[in-house]
Amino acid sequence: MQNDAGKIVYKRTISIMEIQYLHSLLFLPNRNYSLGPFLMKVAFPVSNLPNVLFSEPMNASSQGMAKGGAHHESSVKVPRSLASASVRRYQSFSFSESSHRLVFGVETNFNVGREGRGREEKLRYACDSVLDWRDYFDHHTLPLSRRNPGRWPNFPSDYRQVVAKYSDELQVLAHKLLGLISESLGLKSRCIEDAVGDFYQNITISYYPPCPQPELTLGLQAHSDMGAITLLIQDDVGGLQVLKDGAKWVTVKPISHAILVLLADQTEIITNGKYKSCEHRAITNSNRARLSVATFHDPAKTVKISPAPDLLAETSPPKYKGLVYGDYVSSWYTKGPGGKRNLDALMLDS
Ligand SMILES: O=C(O)CCC(=O)C(=O)O
Ligand SMILES: [Fe+2]
Repeated sequence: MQNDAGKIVYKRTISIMEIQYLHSLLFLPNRNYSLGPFLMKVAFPVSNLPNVLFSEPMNASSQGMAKGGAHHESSVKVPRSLASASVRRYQSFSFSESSHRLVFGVETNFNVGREGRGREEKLRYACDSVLDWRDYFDHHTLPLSRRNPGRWPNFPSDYRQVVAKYSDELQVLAHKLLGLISESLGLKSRCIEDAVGDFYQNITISYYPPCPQPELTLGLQAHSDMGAITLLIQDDVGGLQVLKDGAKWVTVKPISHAILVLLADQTEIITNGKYKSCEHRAITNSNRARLSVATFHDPAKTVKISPAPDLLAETSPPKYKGLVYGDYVSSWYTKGPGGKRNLDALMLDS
């Protein structure tokens, strides 16, 4: 597309639709998450993922990164403010701190949709016997009617302000990204956003303790996220893997100050499969605890999701059954993630 100064340009080397496993690491040039210009960067060499969105003009340093080179903090301005600062804040909120467990813990039995701290339960999914090696803390952040910072930790003292600001900033970013995805498909820029409606945003901090026998378990079993778009930051330990070509698990190299964009199931449905949701999992290691912060942007439970009519024609029929998002969530929790089986169950024969 156009290459005016500061304008986003889509590089469609093969087909932009193939942003399906990793999607990208997103570097943002300034603190207020303006996207003009910005650079999306993949965590493995770009030849494996030729269809990312790039800003133009590319400068020397970003070209280096696009080839899979190291990220040089001095040459690319990325927001220190929230992404990494948040990880540090969360780190200082210790998951092993028993007082916080007592104050913020969710009850022993996992309770779907419950805010607060939780631990995976073996019986959480009726037909899965996988025990995830993970503790987590969930914040309900949007819409504002769900946001009650009083339910969040208050240590360190600015924790609640940081989470609230992070929530606001990432909402803006999620909107921009969905807008870009819509435009890349020739849709009105608000098409996907309108289909999703007001975001239900949750921020989940996952804590993976060191595991004495990492080969026997997973930090988080294979799944794709249910909603529309997930923005994830991880610390330097690493352990997130994405499924490439439906066959090979690829570890996402942690890059400081980067936000990883994971497309989720509803975006796959709305784009009628032109963008795929990303199947991912977290592995454990025996030495170091790991932290990640996932910010999920989902439709309200009452929203009906179906392929965008503007993408349908006689030659491109709908590939997915329409659904009420809340039903999808219920079914997901009943059956368990099982990779992408919940989405697969909605596929229509073509
Ligand atoms: O910890 C990670 O890197 C992944 C977390 C995740 O996939 C999730 O919470 O849905
Ligand atoms: Fe996930």
